[in-house]
Amino acid sequence: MEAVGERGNLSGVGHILLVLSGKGGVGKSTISTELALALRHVGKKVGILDVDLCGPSIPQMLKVQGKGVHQCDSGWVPVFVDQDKSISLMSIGFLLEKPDDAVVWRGPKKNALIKQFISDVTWGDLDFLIVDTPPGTSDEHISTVESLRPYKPLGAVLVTTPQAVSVGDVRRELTFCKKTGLQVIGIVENMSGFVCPHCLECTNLFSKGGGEELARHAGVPFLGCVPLDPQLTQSLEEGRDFIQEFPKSSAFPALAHIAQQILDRTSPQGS
Ligand SMILES: Nc1ncnc2c1ncn2[C@@H]1O[C@H](COP(=O)(O)OP(=O)(O)OP(=O)(O)O)[C@@H](O)[C@H]1O
Repeated sequence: MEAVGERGNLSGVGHILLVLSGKGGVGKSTISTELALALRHVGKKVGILDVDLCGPSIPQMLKVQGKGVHQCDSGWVPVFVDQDKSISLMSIGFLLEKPDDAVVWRGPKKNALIKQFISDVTWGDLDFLIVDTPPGTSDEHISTVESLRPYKPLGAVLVTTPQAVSVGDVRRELTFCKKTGLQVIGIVENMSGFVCPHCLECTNLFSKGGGEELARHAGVPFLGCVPLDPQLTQSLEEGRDFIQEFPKSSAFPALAHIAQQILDRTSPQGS
């Protein structure tokens, strides 16, 4: 990996959103990916910065794994997901020799790469830059926030599942946002019930409503619930555009609603 230097910048980026969760596996990368697709669906240009260095799953979710980033005079060019270049992605997944290579790095090396991602990637004009983070509140989060803050005010989208333990972890994320001055755009409750594709009855496999209750209690916006949806799992595995292909699925209206909430809350009138 070659350092490019302090050339790229974020001056053309409208809003930066960090997607956070206290726990692994609650659907952070899923929400980051689907929000990007849902925002593109309404005409927005979106970049995704995948700083989940040890588990970069977004290249596969968008079917661009194995692609290479290249360099131009002004820095690293992200990978474009579609022909009209409305979604671009930068991930450590593109810098590994083999997609399954493990990143076994100590904190300082990870922090250095995050800083480089932030200073050197030439994003161009974007309405939103979505930053998918690792679970928890680690060095990588502090590094990400400190490196991004000089460019723009930062918003946070917190993802939880309905169970108490995950919701408890989000409480710690809220404290992190407060301490680091991130504006909480809102909480998303993911895996919130399972809608049977045959009879359309919703079964709450886990409990339901924890995310909404936590948002009310903490005085932050609740953006919505995304149900467990087998078509969404399949789309992510196959790198298909769920928003485009499955508008009748149970998760589609939920994701579209959350994207609209984000648009409302980041518009000059909404903020
Ligand atoms: N609402 C949903 N419906 C169906 N499948 C889902 C949903 N949300 C997430 N998944 C599936 O759950 C798995 C974990 O999701 P994801 O990788 O987004 O979690 P994560 O929080 O980013 O994990 P990590 O902490 O490891 O980065 C994925 O296989 C994804 O396809």
